[in-house]
Amino acid sequence: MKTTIQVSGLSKSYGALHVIKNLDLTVSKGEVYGLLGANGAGKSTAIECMLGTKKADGGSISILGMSPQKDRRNLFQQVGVQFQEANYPDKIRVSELCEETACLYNCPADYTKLLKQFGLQEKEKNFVSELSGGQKQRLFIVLALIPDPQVVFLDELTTGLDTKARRSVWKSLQELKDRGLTIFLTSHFMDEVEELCDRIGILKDGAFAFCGTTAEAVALSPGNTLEEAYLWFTGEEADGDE
Ligand SMILES: Nc1ncnc2c1ncn2[C@@H]1O[C@H](COP(=O)(O)OP(=O)(O)OP(=O)(O)O)[C@@H](O)[C@H]1O
Repeated sequence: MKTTIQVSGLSKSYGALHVIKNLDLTVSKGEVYGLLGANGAGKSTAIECMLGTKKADGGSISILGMSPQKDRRNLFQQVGVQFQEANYPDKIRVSELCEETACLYNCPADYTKLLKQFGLQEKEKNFVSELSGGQKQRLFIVLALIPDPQVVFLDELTTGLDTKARRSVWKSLQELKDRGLTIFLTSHFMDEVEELCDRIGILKDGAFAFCGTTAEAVALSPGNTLEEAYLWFTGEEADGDE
């Protein structure tokens, strides 16, 4: 199967803190890959290094056969990104922000369709500042899909979304996956991971404690559910204080 994302020997430290240590991963076209790990495990750092928005200390990264550093302009015509905290001006309307985003791409998707797909069609004329947390989160997914990308990075995909909205986001992503979209996501919700991800990597102390399918994670752990397996691989299962 065609490789969409190839990461070899990725390392990143903040001073003395070694957040990512010699990480290797491969994601094939049309695959949904989930990068998992506790708060502070280094998921966002890994994504930012992969996208070239943070400088890695070592390793090589190829997305769609291009380097995020050297082929930035070409590559980002075909890559969508939803960050955990997005910085957009508040006094801008939803439609204006979508329009501005669409202007950056050669062949953007129809954002009115995307707003409808993500249940935001009635908010098109509202200021972004008037959206609820969950509505903003859905808008950020829409913005990530406006490039009509071949691969999309979704950091904490459905954090803050209600149950119905989460399920609707899952359905939309399944449809995009069926059309060949490659999805790289992070999530703290194991039901979501089980529903969406073909393969996962669980980060612990800067390296993978597990790589494989969710079924393999459960089979290799003493638990019966993905949540139990995740806690076992991250060594968090004994912590009862959260
Ligand atoms: N700019 C920075 N300077 C110093 N330390 C940083 C910086 N950015 C992140 N860190 C530290 O690196 C570690 C990994 O952070 P990161 O945001 O990548 O984790 P994460 O897995 O995405 O966490 P979460 O699930 O909470 O979003 C944390 O200990 C964090 O405090």
